[in-house]
Amino acid sequence: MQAFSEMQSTATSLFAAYASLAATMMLIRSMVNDIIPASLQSYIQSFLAYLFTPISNQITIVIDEQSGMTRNQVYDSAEIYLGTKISPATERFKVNKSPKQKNINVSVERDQPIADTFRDIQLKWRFVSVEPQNDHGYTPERRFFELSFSKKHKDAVVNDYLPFILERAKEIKENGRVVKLYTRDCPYTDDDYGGGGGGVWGSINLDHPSTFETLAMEPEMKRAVMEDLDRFVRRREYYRKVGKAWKRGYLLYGPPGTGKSSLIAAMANYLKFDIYDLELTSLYSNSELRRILVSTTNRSIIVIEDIDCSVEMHDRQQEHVGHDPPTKLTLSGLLNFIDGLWSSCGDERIIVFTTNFKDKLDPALLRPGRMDMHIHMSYCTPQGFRILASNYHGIDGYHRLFGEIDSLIENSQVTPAEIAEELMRNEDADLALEGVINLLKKKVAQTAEVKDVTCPTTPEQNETAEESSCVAEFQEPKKAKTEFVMRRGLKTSCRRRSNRGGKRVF
Ligand SMILES: Nc1ncnc2c1ncn2[C@@H]1O[C@H](COP(=O)(O)OP(=O)(O)OP(=O)(O)O)[C@@H](O)[C@H]1O
Ligand SMILES: [Mg+2]
Repeated sequence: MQAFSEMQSTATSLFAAYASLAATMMLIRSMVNDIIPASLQSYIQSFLAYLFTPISNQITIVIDEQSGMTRNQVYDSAEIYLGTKISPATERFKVNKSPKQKNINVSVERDQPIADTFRDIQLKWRFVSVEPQNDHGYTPERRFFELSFSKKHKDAVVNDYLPFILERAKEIKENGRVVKLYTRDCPYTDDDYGGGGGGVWGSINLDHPSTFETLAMEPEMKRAVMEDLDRFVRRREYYRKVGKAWKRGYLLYGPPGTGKSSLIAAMANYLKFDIYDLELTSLYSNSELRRILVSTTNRSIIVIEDIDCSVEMHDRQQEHVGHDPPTKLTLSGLLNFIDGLWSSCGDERIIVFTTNFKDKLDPALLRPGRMDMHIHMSYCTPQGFRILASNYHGIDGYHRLFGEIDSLIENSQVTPAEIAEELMRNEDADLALEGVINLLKKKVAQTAEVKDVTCPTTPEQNETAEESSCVAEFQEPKKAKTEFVMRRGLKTSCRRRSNRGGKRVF
């Protein structure tokens, strides 16, 4: 009973103390309001609130959108990362997608709390957006994230959690990312996550459906290319250790329509690397070349198509334009230049040259160590045909016409592009395959005819003879090449060539 009355009197005195404290606070506040200028009042009031607020074990990190004049990378990464943390507990969130974007982006809505756990640390995120206060002139809203957690985890959050978010955001970006095709004559740039941009390059999303699965190519060669790419991206440390620039060069050669450009697109889609389509014919000086090469980004594929024509054409242009002094750009000069660039800047770069005529190339390009892999894209084989039949008509197993097609393919020179075109002519698989048989029969007859006239014994000789006659007739290599392509019956390829002014392929 006595204990109870003691507790009662303690509670009464505590209450009295609290009441007198509150009264003092009120008094101070009213004095503050009376005596102190308005400008200082809010400062003093927030200081008093700070003094009398119970001590919290929570701490909050503020992550602003801007970091000085540039964007804050932690903010951008948090935005991407938190898009994956939206749970059923979230009441509101935002989605957006521009026509050029592949996926829908999900992001957090203002003031919605998002919970996360990292190594048993409980974290709470909040996205805050503050409207500008003054009406004079344009002031953008201030946007930031608040990240709250227990104080004792401060080091773990700053040293481990935030770097983890940067890394995760990078992965998410890579996975959901649309591969871009950069060209110099494209006036605009699409970017899924803002920022980016290619300097002197414009970009469009590379909407090329080609993948290694859909590519008709010898299986061993396909496997070798994929393994080579895998090894290349894995070996950052190795390249650093041996002191070599982290780059890889591929030379793709073979007749028109055999899938060189398709292979480049498949490589880009496989690695999620952007493509820079470098048109040498539009370049007039070394400094221009330097400027555009320096402005390409890492994790990219630089493509120089038809390298045999590009350099010749450039030299001719120089003579005509008569720049002073003439900056003759030779292939070996270009290669040395690129070597210098790789060793001074740039990581994870791939360079691809394509040509229809490997034997016409400057020996500098073929020198050992220059192009790491030479890939011969050749006429269609029965195995290649199976892939095309599966791509275009979903025929994955046996078909009664395959036997006849196989033997015709083995006795003719037909490109995957020609077969693809024939397969697309008819929606009915049987009729399409019959169309392929007719095409192949014509091809076999043509091959026999050419053999009778020129008597070459191998496909390569055959092709060279045919091409030389074009060169003799047309003098100019470009026209001769187009004529050669036409004579091979590759009308689609010609059309593409003329549409792209000779070079653009993707
Ligand atoms: N190996 C292949 N596998 C699958 N499709 C192919 C292959 N080769 C060609 N095609 C089809 O033919 C079209 C043209 O091929 P592509 O542009 O890749 O040939 P290319 O070798 O680059 O020709 P060019 O020397 O004229 O540039 C492709 O879009 C594709 O539809
Ligand atoms: Mg091509």
